[in-house]
Amino acid sequence: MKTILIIEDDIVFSRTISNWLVKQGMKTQCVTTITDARRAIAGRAFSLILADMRLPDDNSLSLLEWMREKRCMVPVIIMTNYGEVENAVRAIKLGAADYLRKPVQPDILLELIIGIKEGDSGKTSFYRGESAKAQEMYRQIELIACADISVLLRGASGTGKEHVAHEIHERSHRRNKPYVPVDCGTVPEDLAASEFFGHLKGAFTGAESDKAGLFRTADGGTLFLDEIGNLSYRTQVILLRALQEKRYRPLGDTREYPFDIRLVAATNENLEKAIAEGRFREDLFHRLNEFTIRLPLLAECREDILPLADFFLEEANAELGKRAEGFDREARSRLEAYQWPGNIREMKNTVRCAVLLTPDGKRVAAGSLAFSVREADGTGAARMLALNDAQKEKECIMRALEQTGSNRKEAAKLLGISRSTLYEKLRKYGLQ
Ligand SMILES: Nc1ncnc2c1ncn2[C@@H]1O[C@H](COP(=O)(O)OP(=O)(O)OP(=O)(O)O)[C@@H](O)[C@H]1O
Repeated sequence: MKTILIIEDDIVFSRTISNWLVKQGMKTQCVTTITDARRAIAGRAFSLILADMRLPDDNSLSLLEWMREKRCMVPVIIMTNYGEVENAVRAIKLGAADYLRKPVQPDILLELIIGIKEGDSGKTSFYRGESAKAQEMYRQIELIACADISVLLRGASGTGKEHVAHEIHERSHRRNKPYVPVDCGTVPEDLAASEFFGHLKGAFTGAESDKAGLFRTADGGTLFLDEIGNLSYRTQVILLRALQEKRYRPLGDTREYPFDIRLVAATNENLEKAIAEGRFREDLFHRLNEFTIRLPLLAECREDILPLADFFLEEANAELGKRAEGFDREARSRLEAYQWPGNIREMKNTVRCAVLLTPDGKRVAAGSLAFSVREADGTGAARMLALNDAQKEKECIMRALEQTGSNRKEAAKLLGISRSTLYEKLRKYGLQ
């Protein structure tokens, strides 16, 4: 079902259009200002936005600019008055899908809406924080994105380092070139040279064909080295040599090749400590760390908690084919009060699970939120809650298996956990 956001300060006209769209089988939400529109877009997935050109607090051109900045791809149809053609042209240049002259003819509007592909459902894949700490982080991203210096992203697990790495790439002049992420923890030491620099056929036993390494694949673009603290010492040495000499040599090749790569690295480890303990090379650290961006904990971004929960609820609804209608009051205050030690990842998984447990058309209740950690006070009540959470987790897993016809790979994906974690939990709950 298509969900349409109507941004119109003429209440009568807005209701008329809304009622008519509902009769055509669509869902609508009406707002009267650009400020409310931004809030609605950040928290919910819309199929289409129908916006009046002039609103009391701003005009729709600024909304289009904001959407472009957020990479929000929801198609927008602008409604203009007679004599506003120039603005309509600007709107199209800013990415509006089309414009309609007022008074709007319902059949023409319907034709336009039907013409929009379901795939354009327009959900932004990322929420952009509005809290002071998140804003500061985005300001830094903006600052360094085009500077082509190497960036080290530091932050606890689940704070969104991979998201920021991608954002830096997208905002840089390399955006049309490859973005290549690599989890350094998965690069085996004896294959590291071949992984990074590639090899020629026959370079070693088992090299049955030529292979391009990550340096070649990422050439011209961005190489994202995730979990950099997991690189073995030997791998650090070969990487450092290539970075210093600005050239690399594939295994079995006699030639060396220059490369043009922007490096973004991430870690949740204390690298200074690793250096002091001789586990991480200081010279490599400096090469990778021409600029540091620290990602805030979710607990430090209190204003983002509820909008982010709404965002994940809509995402889960869309992906799981569910219709949870927001959170009830107690659920909202529990979401706000919780410390979120697992940060954004934990929030995403908690909300996803709660949506699975919530009957369609109902609000998510506090009881469906299975937080991973309790503010342990050692009392029986705390232990009871922990027990409830285990029951909720079990129920969640059973629902996910039901939903996917017992396909464990799909169920793990739905739950936002790895397959091995799912197997572990199946064993724990005797669900095998
Ligand atoms: N701004 C955001 N909007 C929506 N989802 C987000 C956002 N930031 C992170 N996520 C989601 O949260 C999860 C964790 O993010 P990510 O993998 O980037 O964290 P991380 O800091 O790299 O974690 P780790 O250090 O454990 O690898 C992912 O599922 C990601 O899609």
